[in-house]
Parts: sequence; C-alpha cells; structure tokens
Amino acid sequence: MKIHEKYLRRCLQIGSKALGLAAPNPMVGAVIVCDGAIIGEGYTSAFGGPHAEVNALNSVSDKGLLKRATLYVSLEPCCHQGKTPPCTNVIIASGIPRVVVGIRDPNPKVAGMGITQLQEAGIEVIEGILQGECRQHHRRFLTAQEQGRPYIILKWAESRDGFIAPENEARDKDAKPFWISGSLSRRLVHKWRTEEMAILVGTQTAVADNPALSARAWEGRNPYRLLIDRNLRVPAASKLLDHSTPTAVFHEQANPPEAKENLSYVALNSGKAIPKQIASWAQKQGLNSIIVEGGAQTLNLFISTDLWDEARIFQGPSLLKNGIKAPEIKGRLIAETHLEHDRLQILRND
Ligand SMILES: NC(=O)C1=CN([C@@H]2O[C@H](COP(=O)(O)OP(=O)(O)OC[C@H]3O[C@@H](n4cnc5c(N)ncnc54)[C@H](OP(=O)(O)O)[C@@H]3O)[C@@H](O)[C@H]2O)C=CC1
Ligand SMILES: Nc1c(N[C@@H]2O[C@H](COP(=O)(O)O)[C@@H](O)[C@H]2O)[nH]c(=O)[nH]c1=O
Ligand SMILES: [Zn+2]
Repeated sequence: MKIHEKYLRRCLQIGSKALGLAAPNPMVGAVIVCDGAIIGEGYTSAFGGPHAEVNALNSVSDKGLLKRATLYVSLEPCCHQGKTPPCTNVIIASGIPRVVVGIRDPNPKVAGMGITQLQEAGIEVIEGILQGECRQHHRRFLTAQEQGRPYIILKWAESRDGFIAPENEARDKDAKPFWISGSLSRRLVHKWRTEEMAILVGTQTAVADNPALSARAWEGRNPYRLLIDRNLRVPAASKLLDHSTPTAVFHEQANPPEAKENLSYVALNSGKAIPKQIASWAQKQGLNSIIVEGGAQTLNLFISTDLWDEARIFQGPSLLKNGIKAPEIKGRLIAETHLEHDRLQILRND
C-alpha cells in the first residue's frame, strides 16, 4: 500500500508543474514504474496539448518494459475524444498491465467509464489511495465539475490593527495602491496570479489604485481581469481598461460601451447576488478559478454569500489606527507562514 502512496504523491508533485498551464484542464501527473524504478513521467501539457498519461508513456525510452510496468495517475484517464484522443486507448495499446488511479474524474463524459474501459481490456486497476490529497490537488477542476462554478480564492493584506487601506477620502489624488504587505509577499501574489484563470476587483479599488492586475513579477500567464463597475464610473484611462489583457466589466447600465479588443461588458441583473452571477458567467467562459483581490466591499460580498473556497490573508507590521476595515471571515486555518515582516494565513471554507 505504502508504495502506491509514494508514487501517487510523485504524480501530484509533477502534476503541479501544470498549475496555471493546463487549466481549465486538470493538472494531472503520471508516473510509470518498473521493477521499483521510475521509467517515465509526464504531466498535462498546456490546454489543448497531450495529457499526462500520454506524455509519461512517450517519455519511456525502453518501451519493452511497459508489459510489466505500472502506470500511476492522479486522475482517472479520459475515455472521450476531446482536443486529444482518449488516453484509455493509448494506455491499452501500450500493453501496460496495471494502472493505479488517484480519484475518479467527475466529468460525465468519463465518470468511471475510463476505469471500466481499462478493466475490460484486461488491465488491473487499483483505486482508493490518497483520495484526500488528490482531491485537494485537483480542487479547481473538481469545484468546476461538481459544483458548476469556479474555485474562489479571496486575498487581501491587512495592517496589524485590521485595516486594508486608509479611508478613501484620505488617499492621494493620483491613483496608486497603498501597500501594506512587503515586496516578497507581493511577488508571491504575482505567482498566485499566474496560477488562477481570473482575477477580480471592485469599483473603488480600480478608482483608488489604478491596478494592472498583471503577473509582471513572475513568469507565467496573466489572468483574465474581471471588474465590478455597476455605474461604469472607473475612468476610461485606467490600466484595467487598456485592452492589454482579456477583461470583463460587470455593470448595471442600459447602454454600455461596445466591446472591442480584449474588453467586454457584461450586464448584471440587479435583483440577483453579484458573486453568483459572476461565478456563473466565468464558468461558461471556462474560467475555473478566480482570485478576488478586494476591496473590502467586494470581498464582503463573497463572504456574505458564502461563495468562497480559500482565503489568503497577509498581515503587515504597520498600524493604521483607522481606515477601511479588513473583512471578517471564519474558516479553518490550514497554513501559516511568515514572509519578511508579514504573516500569511490560509483559511479553507469547509
Ligand atoms: N490591502 C489590500 O489587500 C487591498 C486594499 N484595497 C483598498 O481598498 C480600498 C477600496 O475598498 P472598498 O472601498 O471596499 O472598495 P471595492 O473595491 O470593494 O469597491 C466598492 C464599490 O463597490 C460598489 N458596491 C458597493 N456595494 C456593492 C454591492 N452590494 N454590489 C456591488 N457593488 C457594490 C460601490 O460602487 P458603486 O456604488 O459605483 O457601485 C462601492 O463604492 C482602496 O483604498 C484600495 O486601495 C483594495 C484591494 C486590496
Ligand atoms: N495593497 C495591497 C494589495 N492590493 C491589491 O493589489 C492591487 C494592485 O495590483 P498591481 O497594480 O497589479 O500591482 C490593488 O489594486 C489591490 O487589489 N495587495 C497586496 O498583496 N498587498 C497590499 O498591501
Ligand atoms: Zn486524457
């Protein structure tokens, strides 16, 4: 049993290399083992490219070993034609006799049928190992598949006395962020931005900070930018409206500007909770995770409608004495660490 855990853990480790690359596909990892040695490994390619199992099989140099090898894979192999042919066909054709699967794929086009196909071809399939860790690893994909909405991460930085910024009236006239967390934390945030498909801020944050919401301090892709601007009062010259990256503005106006080049306008239904409307729009676009970066009113909208999965909260060393109060949130503390002078806590909503 322990040996299966060891290699499945390795699947999760290499599957993580596909974070921010494979989405909305799951970041699957696959490992091929023969006579106690790893002879092949692979992870999901950028969206549209080969899946982990195919990359792992292709990486084996002595294909003759496959007939007595075991394939470990963090998610049930697909059995449907998507952007690539079914992995089950490739696995069956490889002659490998045994497959150890982390968790089943809830996608209705797979949902146990991948495993059945392998078994019907005479392959031994072992399941039920490391379920919790596999579910945690695939949480973005599973949330989108099982709950029909993106995985939602709330993130903010608060002062030691619990404020996220001075009062709006006390801010500089030229819009720029008021930094509470230090440079290392901010760099980590840029890494996080490469890991999620979309990033959201509220109107007053766009007005006060003129943020770019890019991942310029890290290598990787920029997320799709989402802005709540019910009254379309964010200035046209703002970085968020500069057409540099796909951006959607959620509004409640009768005559929004025309969509053009990376900038679209999405009408909100004023009677319905905004977080739910944004989540369902994002799901339809295939955006399976959103990092919500503030401000307080926007974060509180997600907290009060209980539409969040994870919260990442920096606490900087400064004391502001007054200002915009940080959101109050209840969740299970799953990690705590320090970066320079900042404390970082990660909460889970469960
Ligand atoms: N330290 C940190 O991590 C962060 C700090 N900040 C700071 O926070 C401040 C902004 O925070 P905050 O004022 O809370 O701003 P938000 O960015 O959350 O935007 C607030 C605006 O949203 C609109 N709004 C209010 N209620 C609702 C509702 N129910 N549904 C939808 N929209 C609503 C209102 O604009 P309208 O009436 O036009 O609809 C309101 O002015 C800035 O100073 C910024 O620098 C921001 C992000 C992170
Ligand atoms: N003030 C503050 C944050 N503010 C967030 O970062 C945004 C600025 O992004 P950018 O323009 O891309 O650098 C800003 O609008 C707000 O959402 N974040 C933090 O990690 N720590 C901080 O102290
Ligand atoms: Zn596949």
